[in-house]
Formats: sequence, C-alpha cells, structure tokens
Amino acid sequence: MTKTLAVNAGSSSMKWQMYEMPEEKVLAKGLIERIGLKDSVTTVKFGDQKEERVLDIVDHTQAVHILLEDLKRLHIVEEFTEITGVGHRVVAGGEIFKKSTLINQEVVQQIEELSPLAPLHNPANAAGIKAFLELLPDATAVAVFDTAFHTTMPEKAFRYPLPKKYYTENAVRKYGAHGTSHMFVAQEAAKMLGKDIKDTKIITAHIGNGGSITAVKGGESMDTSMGFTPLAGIMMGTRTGDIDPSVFPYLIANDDSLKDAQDVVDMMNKESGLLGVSGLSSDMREIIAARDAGDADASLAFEMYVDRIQKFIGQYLAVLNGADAIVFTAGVGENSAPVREAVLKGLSWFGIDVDFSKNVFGFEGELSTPESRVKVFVIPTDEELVIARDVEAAKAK
Ligand SMILES: Nc1ncnc2c1ncn2[C@@H]1O[C@H](COP(=O)(O)OP(=O)(O)O)[C@@H](O)[C@H]1O
Ligand SMILES: CC(=O)OP(=O)(O)O
Ligand SMILES: [Mg+2]
Repeated sequence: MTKTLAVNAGSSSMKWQMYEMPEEKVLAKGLIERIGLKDSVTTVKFGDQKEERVLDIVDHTQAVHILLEDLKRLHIVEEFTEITGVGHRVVAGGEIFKKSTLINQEVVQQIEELSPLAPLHNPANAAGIKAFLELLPDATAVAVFDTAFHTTMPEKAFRYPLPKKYYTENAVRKYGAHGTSHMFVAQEAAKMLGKDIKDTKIITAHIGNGGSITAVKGGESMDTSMGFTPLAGIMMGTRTGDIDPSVFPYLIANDDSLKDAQDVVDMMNKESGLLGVSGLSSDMREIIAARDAGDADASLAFEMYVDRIQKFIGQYLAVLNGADAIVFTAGVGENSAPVREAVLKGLSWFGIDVDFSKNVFGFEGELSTPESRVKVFVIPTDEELVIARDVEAAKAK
C-alpha cells in the first residue's frame, strides 16, 4: 500500500486528492481557492470529516506548504515519507511531452518554458511542482499533461491555415487541453454503451470554468475546441473562446487602456466570457440566478454560452460522421441542468431524444431515452484519478 497525491494546480486554485494505491481508495481530498487574493479558502475532506479555513495564501508555494502541514495536523499522514508518489497536472506539454513524464529539473524548466502555451496554468503548475520537490524530495514525481491525449489528432485538425513555417519553425498549432478528463469520461461512456472503446464515437463536453469539447473516435482524440492555448473554442467563465483576431489591432487602436496584443489577450482570458457579457459573474450559478431575476445581459450571456456549445457539438457530429454518445462533464456539465437542457433542446433534429424529467441537479448516468439515436450521458470527471494511475504506472517502470 502506498499513498499517492494527485495535484491539479489552476491559476488561482489547487485541487488535490490523496489515494491509497493501487486500490484507488480516496483517503482525503481538498481544495485551496483564491490563491493570491485576500481570504483564501482551504477545504480538506477526509473520512466523514470536513475542515474549512480562511487564510491569506500569497502563492502556490505557500499553498503546498499549507496542504502538507494540514495532512500532518489532521493525521491523514504521520510522516511525509508515507507519500511515495506525487502526480501533477500540467496543462501544456507542447510538442515535447506526448505522455506522462518523470519530473526532474530539466522537465520543470521545460514546463516553465512552455508557459506561452498556457499562460494561466503552466506557471502555477511549475510553482506547485517545485514546492513539492523541495518538501517531498524522495517521492516519485510525475507530470501528467492535458495536451497528451490530443496528440492523436490528425494534422488536418491540429494545423492552422497559416504559412507552413509558423508550424515548422514556431510550433504554432492546436494543442487542446483537459485531455485526462476527455479520456476518462470517454472510457466511462464506452462502458455505459457496453462497447469496446475501439468501436465508439463519442463527443465529450468538459464544461467548467475553462471548457472544451472533443471528438473522440476509438478512444482517441480526433479534434478538440481549445487551440494553441486554452483561450480558444467555446465561450467560458472569463474567456472569449474563438474570436476574429482582427479585433486585436482594432481594439489597440481604439481603446487607450489596451496598449498591445498581450493586453488584449489578457482581457480575453480574464475579463470576457460569461463575466464580460453579463458584467456580473463568471459563475454559471450566478448567471442563471440573474437571468431568472430578469437581467437581460445575464440572459444573453447564457444564450451565447449555450450557442457555442451547440455549434461545437454540431461540428463534431460532422467530424465523426455521427456519434454513439455525447457526454457532459466538469463543473457546469455535471451540475447545471438548465445548461444541458438548453443545449440538448436545440439538437433534436439529430435524433437526440432526452428524458428531461431526469435532468435535475445531482443526476448522473443516461439522460437519453432508449429511442435516442445518440445517447446522452452525465459523467463526473476524475482528472485526479487519471493522474494517480499514471504515477503508479511510472513507478512500475
Ligand atoms: N450547480 C451548478 N450550476 C451551474 N454551474 C455550476 C454549478 N456548480 C458549479 N458550477 C460551475 O462550475 C464551475 C467550476 O467548474 P470546474 O470544472 O471546477 O472548473 P475549473 O476546473 O476550471 O476551475 C464554476 O465556475 C461554476 O460556474
Ligand atoms: C486548460 C483549462 O482551461 O483548465 P481549467 O478548466 O482547469 O481552467
Ligand atoms: Mg478544471
């Protein structure tokens, strides 16, 4: 029995789960939110207990220190040496990392150098990794990349129609993200279909604060909505998703607060999406509450969000020439019955037939009717489990 920690560091948060492996038993899990802001919140769940504390946590290094102190203080571990493996989610692996990789100093440096491909994520991922290397130097450390699952995309899907040299010399192409999640829910969906995954065509909609949609054939990614960075694709909590790049120079010329392309990209990453359109919030719960209270901007934000998801599902029905199943997962996909209903009501022409009486908060499983041409599933994702499994696999080598 060994204890393995899976760490999912986001731009302002850190989710983690500790497993007993290879049993895959969850020993504890937690979340540190609002890192870098006042009143950070740390939550730890273990057994039937839950502890929540409000602290000021300035960065990911401090977050790792607090997490490890909590594990000892709450007697989840007695000695740090009990933790023999740590797996880290890393969003961008570029063309360098095509599968999970044992971490050393060179790997950390490469992850930092790949930051332009995931500016909100890779710096935080690298900071988390460095803090763990210092505090748990003897644990097997493994980097698990969001992009790895998408390395099966055909070139026609991952290339941009730019002059060739920008691919060959600058590696400008689509990389995608959320790969562990798309892979995990596609595998679960194949089980629910009762089919060998090799014989399946599945569209996976990972819609959380960030979000992406993937066309999965035979268990492999064929196309995905995120691009060179996680700014592309569907509309998200604070990100635009796809937009005409001609807007960039136009805004720089016409808005004094935006001096250069980086300012525009920052605005499109952090101030746009649901937050930008509604002027209220990036959180779908608050958007729906405001819409229901009659707020026109929140109502439009909801409609635009749904519209972009429908368009990508439509595209991927074409890419795959049909599908066996559509899967909803992540924060919004797992929890928001109104978003699922709005998306699915517009797809009935495809023969997608849903039992909307089942579509309530907390539902997991099959939403479609037995007659539906395409099955619809709600499947909770488990990025942390995929990470822990990859740590086990790396140790076995
Ligand atoms: N009951 C709910 N209804 C609608 N949206 C929800 C609900 N619960 C969570 N969410 C959404 O899920 C988002 C977080 O999803 P998550 O997958 O954890 O995102 P990330 O990993 O990008 O931080 C929140 O921002 C919120 O919009
Ligand atoms: C890549 C990405 O957008 O991740 P998240 O949804 O966790 O922000
Ligand atoms: Mg996420």
